[in-house]
Amino acid sequence: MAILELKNIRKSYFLGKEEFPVLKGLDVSFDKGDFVSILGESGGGKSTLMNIIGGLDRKYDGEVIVNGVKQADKKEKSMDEYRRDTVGFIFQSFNLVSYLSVLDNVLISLKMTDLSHKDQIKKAEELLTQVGLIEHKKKSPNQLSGGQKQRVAIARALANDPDIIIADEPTGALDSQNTRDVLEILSDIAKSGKTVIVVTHSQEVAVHGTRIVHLADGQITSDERIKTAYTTTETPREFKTKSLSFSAKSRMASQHFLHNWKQNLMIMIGVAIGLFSVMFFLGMGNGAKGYMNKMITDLANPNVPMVMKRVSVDEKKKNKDALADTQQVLGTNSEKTAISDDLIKKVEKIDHVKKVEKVFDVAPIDASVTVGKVKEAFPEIQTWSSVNTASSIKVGHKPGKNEVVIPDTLAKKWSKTNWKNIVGKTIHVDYKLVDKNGKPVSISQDLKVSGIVKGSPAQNPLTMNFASTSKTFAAKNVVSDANVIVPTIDDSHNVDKVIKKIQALKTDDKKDFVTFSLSTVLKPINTITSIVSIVLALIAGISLLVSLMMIIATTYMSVAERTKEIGILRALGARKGDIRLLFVVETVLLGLASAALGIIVAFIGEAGVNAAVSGLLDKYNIIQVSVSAVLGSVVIAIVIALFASLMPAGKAAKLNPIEALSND
Ligand SMILES: Nc1ncnc2c1ncn2[C@@H]1O[C@H](COP(=O)(O)OP(=O)(O)OP(=O)(O)O)[C@@H](O)[C@H]1O
Repeated sequence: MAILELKNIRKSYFLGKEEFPVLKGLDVSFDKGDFVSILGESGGGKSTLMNIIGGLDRKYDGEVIVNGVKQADKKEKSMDEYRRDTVGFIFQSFNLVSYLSVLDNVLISLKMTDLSHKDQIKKAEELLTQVGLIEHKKKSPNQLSGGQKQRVAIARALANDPDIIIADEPTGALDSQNTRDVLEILSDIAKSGKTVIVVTHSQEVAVHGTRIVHLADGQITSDERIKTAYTTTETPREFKTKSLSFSAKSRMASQHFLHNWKQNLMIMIGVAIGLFSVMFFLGMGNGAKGYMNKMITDLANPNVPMVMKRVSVDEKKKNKDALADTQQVLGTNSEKTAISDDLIKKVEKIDHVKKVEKVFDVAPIDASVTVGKVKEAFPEIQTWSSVNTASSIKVGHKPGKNEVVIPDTLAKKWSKTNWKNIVGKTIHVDYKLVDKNGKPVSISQDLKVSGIVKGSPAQNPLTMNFASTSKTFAAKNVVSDANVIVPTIDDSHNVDKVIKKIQALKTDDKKDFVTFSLSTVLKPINTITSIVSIVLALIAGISLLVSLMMIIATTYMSVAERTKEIGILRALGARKGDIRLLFVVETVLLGLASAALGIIVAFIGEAGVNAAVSGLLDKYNIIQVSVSAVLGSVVIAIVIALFASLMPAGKAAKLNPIEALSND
C-alpha cells in the first residue's frame, strides 16, 4: 500500500494580485521501502512539492493522503504533529544547531518522544553509531566535516523513527566520497522499510534510488522505476511522539544562554546595576530611618506619651500649640500645672491604658549640684518613668528612694578616668522652689547616684525617684502633685488612639490635657526619609527602563540570528508556542541571573559601606537592604524579562517555517 498519495495538487504563489501557478494538478504516490529521486529543472517546483509533502506548507489545493488517511484539516497543530510523527528532514546545508553538541542535535527530535531521558540518550547514541559518528558525539557541528555534518543530520532525521524521509539536495554540498557514503546510508534507510524522497539535480544520486520522478511545468512528466521498492517486515515503533516538554525547552534555552554568555553578561551587568541601585537606595532609607529612630528611642520610649495639664484658655488651639503654652509654665508654676488624682483616674479609665505613672518636671531656681569638689548648675529635675528607657543608662540602674541618675559629663567632673565609680556615691543638690503660699523655699538634699546617662548637666535633667521627691516637696509645703503623667499603653498600635482620647477629655467643657509623644515627632521624620529614599530608588529605577530596551533589542537580534534554527525546530515538529517559550525562558534566565548579580553586588556594597562608616555611627549599619527589597528586585527582573521577551518571542513564534529555513 502507498504510504503517501498526492492527488491533484495545485499550488500558486501570488505577487500582489498576480498568480504564479507552480504545481498544476500533480498526482503521485510513494510506497514503503521506496527510494525516490525527484529530478527537474530549476524553478520547476521541486522544493514547493517537498514543503507540501513535509507538512511545512498548508496553502495548497488537492489531497495529501498519509497511510490511507486524508490530511483533512491542515490545521497548524495537526501539521506540527505530522512533522513530528511521520516525516524526517535532511537539508542540503545540513541545518545543525550550532550551539548544541552532535549528541544534543540528535536529541532535539528525541525530546519530542515519550522515551525516558536515559532511553533518549541511548537511542541517540545508537543512531550516531549507525552513521559512524559516535566518537564525535561531544563535538560541536563546526568541528565536523561536511560529510560528517550531513550524517548527523541524517541521524537526527531518523531519531523519531518517521515513515518518510525527505532530503532536499542532501549531497549538494558534499564531495564524491561523502556523497557515496550518504547515498549508502539513504539506501539502508529505504531498505529498513522507510520511504526516502530525495530532490536532486545529480544523476548519480538518482540512479542510486529505486525510482526517478521528473517534474516539469508543475506536472509529473515521467515516472521511472529502476528497482522494486525494498520490502521488510515492519518493526513497530517502540515509543510515541509528543510535543517538546517544558524541561526540554528550558534546557535548550539555558544551553543557548550559556553559549551566548559574553553578550548576556553585558546585559546582566546593565540590569544588575539598576537593581543594585534600587536596593541600595531603599536600604539606605531603611538604615537612615533606623538610625534616627534609634537615636531618639535611646533617649525616650516613643510608645509612652507624656500627658500635661492644658493651661491654654483658647479651646480651639491645636494640641501642638497648647502644649507650647503648657511647657512655658510647666517647670515654674506648680499650682497651674499640678494634675489631681481625679484627673489621673480619668486617664486610667481609658481603654488600652495599663497604668499611669506620676512624674515631676520642674525647673528650680539657683539649682546646683556638688560632686566631690566641683559645683555645677543644673536646669531641671525630672523623675524616672516609663518614658525613660533602661537602655539610656550607661552604668547603674534607675533611681530608687533618695537616689539620682546623673549625666555622664557630670560624672566625669568627679573623675575623668574612674567616672563610672561614682555610682553608689552620694552627691549634694541645692535648689529653690516656690511653696503653696508663693514664697521661695530652699531645698538641700543628699542623693545617692544610682546610674549615669549620656548628656551634660547644662542640658539634661537630674533624674530622681518620684515618691521620695514628692515627699521632699510636701515637707516644704511645695505642691506635691505630679505635673506630668505617663500612661503605659498595652500595644504600640493603640498609642495614637489613646492619645486622641486623652486630648478629648474635658472638665466643665474645657479640655483637661495636652500630650507630647515622640512617635508624633518620629512620624514626619520617617515619612520624609521614606519619601527621599523611594524617590532616589525611582530615579535609579529609570536605568531599569534602559535595561528593558536593551533586552528587547538583543532578543530581537537573537531572533534574527536564530531564524534558521527556528525553521529547523519547526520542521522537526516544534510548535509555535514551543518557539515562543524558548525565547521567553532564555530572557527570564537572563533576568534571574541579573537579579542574582544585582543582589550579590548590593550585599557587597552594603557590607563595604557599613564597614567604612561604622566608626562614625557607633557601629550602626546605615545601609540595610531588606528581604522585601531583595525579593522585589527578583520580581522586577522577572517582570522586565517577561515584558522584554513578549514582542520578540511572539515574532519568533510567528515566523513562517519555510521562510525561516530559507533564511541565509
Ligand atoms: N515564497 C515564494 N513566493 C513567490 N514565488 C516563489 C516562492 N517560493 C518559490 N517561488 C517560485 O516558485 C517556483 C518554484 O520554486 P521551487 O523552489 O519549488 O523550485 P525548485 O524546483 O525547487 O528549484 P531549484 O531546483 O532551483 O531549487 C520558482 O519560480 C520560484 O521563484
